[in-house]
Amino acid sequence: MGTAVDAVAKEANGSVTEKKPTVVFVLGGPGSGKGTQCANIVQHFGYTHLSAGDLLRAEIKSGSENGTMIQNMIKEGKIVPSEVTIKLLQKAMQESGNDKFLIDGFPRNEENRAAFEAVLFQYMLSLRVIDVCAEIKSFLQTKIEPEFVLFFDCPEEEMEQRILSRNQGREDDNVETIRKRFKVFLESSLPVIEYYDAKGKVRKIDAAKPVEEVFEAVKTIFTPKEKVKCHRCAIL
Ligand SMILES: Nc1ncnc2c1ncn2[C@@H]1O[C@H](COP(=O)(O)OP(=O)(O)O)[C@@H](O)[C@H]1O
Ligand SMILES: Nc1ccn([C@@H]2O[C@H](COP(=O)(O)OP(=O)(O)O)[C@@H](O)[C@H]2O)c(=O)n1
Ligand SMILES: [Mg+2]
Repeated sequence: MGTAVDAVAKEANGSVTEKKPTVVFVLGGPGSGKGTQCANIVQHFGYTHLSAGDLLRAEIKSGSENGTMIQNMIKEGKIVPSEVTIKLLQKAMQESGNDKFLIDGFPRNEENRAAFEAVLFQYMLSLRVIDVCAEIKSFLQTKIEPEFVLFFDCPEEEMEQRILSRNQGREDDNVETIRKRFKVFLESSLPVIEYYDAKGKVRKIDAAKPVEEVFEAVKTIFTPKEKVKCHRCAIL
């Protein structure tokens, strides 16, 4: 996402009729504090918080046909196929009525990332945020990206301690599954963070500090920067 998308859409005789949705991915290892900080961000900055893990757990509880498969994947610390998770995210985005989203715990691998960018584009089309010809569509398809990626960086020992005292009755919060989740994070999720880092999109936060201190750092990132104008700009 970015101004390029708007510019190209306008140039291509398209129309920009509504505000584009703002998407911030919230990533970090299991137990790094994603959910905790998202709750704070919602209160201060008006985003809708969508946790992929929470949506998957709700899907199990709802008795859906995918429930058993999702439950088994979560127990093993594995990543659920993108189409399942994305459908849940998409539905939640549409039902929210908001246009600012914190997407927590997603994308967790390359497949998640690529699939979501394609869906976000479809979503924008469905809102008629952009309306363009087929060639421009395929060009834009590659350009849909989050506003930025919030990355909670935390040592494994600290994350493990936090998960073991989380007390939410989660089937995956045990030492055996935690180890598997750490491995999946290093092998599959970190490369996604590196992908966005190479595009200058990652805002890394030291998440090993107390909750309040972490949130101070988060606030700095979400607070719009005041533009300092030089004398010439101020006149223009
Ligand atoms: N900065 C922090 N310092 C200490 N404990 C924390 C901190 N942030 C979160 N926690 C606690 O650690 C556990 C995991 O946090 P959570 O927000 O669920 O992380 P994640 O969503 O990344 O797995 C929770 O019990 C939470 O209360
Ligand atoms: N994009 C995602 C997010 C979570 N999940 C599954 O849900 C589990 C819990 O995710 P979570 O985000 O709630 O976990 P935390 O990082 O908050 O501890 C993961 O270990 C995966 O099994 C997934 O398959 N795909
Ligand atoms: Mg969480």
